[in-house]
Amino acid sequence: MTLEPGRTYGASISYTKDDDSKIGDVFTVSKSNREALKFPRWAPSWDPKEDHKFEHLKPFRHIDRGLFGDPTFKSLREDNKDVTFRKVSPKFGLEVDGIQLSTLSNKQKDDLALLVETAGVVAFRNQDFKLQEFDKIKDWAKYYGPLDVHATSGAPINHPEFHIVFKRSDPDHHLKVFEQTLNNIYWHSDVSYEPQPPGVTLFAMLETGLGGDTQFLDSFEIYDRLSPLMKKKLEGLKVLHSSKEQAAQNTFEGGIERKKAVESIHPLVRYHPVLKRKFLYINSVFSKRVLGLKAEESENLMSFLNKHSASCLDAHVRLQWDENTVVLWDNRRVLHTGTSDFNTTDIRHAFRVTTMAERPFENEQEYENWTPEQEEENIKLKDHYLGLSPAQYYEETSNK
Ligand SMILES: O=C(O)CCC(=O)C(=O)O
Ligand SMILES: [Fe+2]
Repeated sequence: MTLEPGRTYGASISYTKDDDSKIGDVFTVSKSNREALKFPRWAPSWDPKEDHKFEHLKPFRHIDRGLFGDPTFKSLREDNKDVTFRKVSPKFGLEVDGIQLSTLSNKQKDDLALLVETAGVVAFRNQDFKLQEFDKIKDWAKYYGPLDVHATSGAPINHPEFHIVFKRSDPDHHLKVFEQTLNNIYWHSDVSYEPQPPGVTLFAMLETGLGGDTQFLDSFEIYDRLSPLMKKKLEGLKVLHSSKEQAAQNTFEGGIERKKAVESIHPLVRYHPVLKRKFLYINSVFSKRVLGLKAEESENLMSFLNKHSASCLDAHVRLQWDENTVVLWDNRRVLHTGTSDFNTTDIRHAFRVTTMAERPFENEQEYENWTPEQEEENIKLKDHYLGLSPAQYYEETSNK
């Protein structure tokens, strides 16, 4: 990994030394950048008082609201006369208009969870979330699970549960993105290194010019395309997901770290407890190696799977933003990437609220048998497994 001044890691989300302006003790973007914003209260900030203030979530039992959803989505369709549902592709992605997310009842929110899980990603037009109080938006989202506090990204002051994506109106800053790379496509699943990574994820646009579509891949379809023999070979494999590089880039830039870097071991093939289907759970940003393989074996397998995903543009949609669009996706079963094709002088400003879900499971049985106590024990064994040689790993795990 190369550490470079001003290089934003993935999207424009991290602290950079350019952000040398302060409000009191809190770092934020420069006054002129703030004043240029349509929604200055959403400017990204990094509060030194939050440095190492947060812990990664302890194991918790996730009750997915999608389990209570009605597969006809009646409450969303019938209570709103003017609602329109438009498929973006036959199996994946949906656009909805005529529903105001911020006003939904709990019953409707259950249907919404199932809708997002079933479609994978849903764009809701004409939304008013960005005008709501921060606490109201957080309360709305908490219905789906505890909120992630991102270790390093910008957030509104005193509300670290929001993750701000911000591209300033500065051609020089933007051009740095392409100084060292040919493109800025980075297929990932948000914070997959967390022990219980996100499910329902909400991304709301505040301000944008043309471009900057977010692109999504359907990991069910990516898994289903594999041959039966390949599926069989992948069964039981475990992958290390890590935030260490993200943390290192942040430390290099002098940003705050709200919580320590974290590593988790997740199954390569993951089971969706609501949809009861398997999908490929690996991404090119946070997945680091396959346990029990030698370095080149792991690199080649991961490279094959990541290339397979990235080239499946026939299992893919890209959603165009406007300033009142909110997109919800199921961060388990989709990969996504930003698209850095904006005009360099345009501002792009958005926020994400990320709700945490179940510990990734390989199959239904693991899901049914899981307990938080057992998970505490597994977490204690993590470093042990990470330290084993391929031969030792095989010896210890081949009968399990
Ligand atoms: O800006 C986008 O379209 C996506 C950003 C993103 O994936 C992220 O912040 O994790
Ligand atoms: Fe993301």
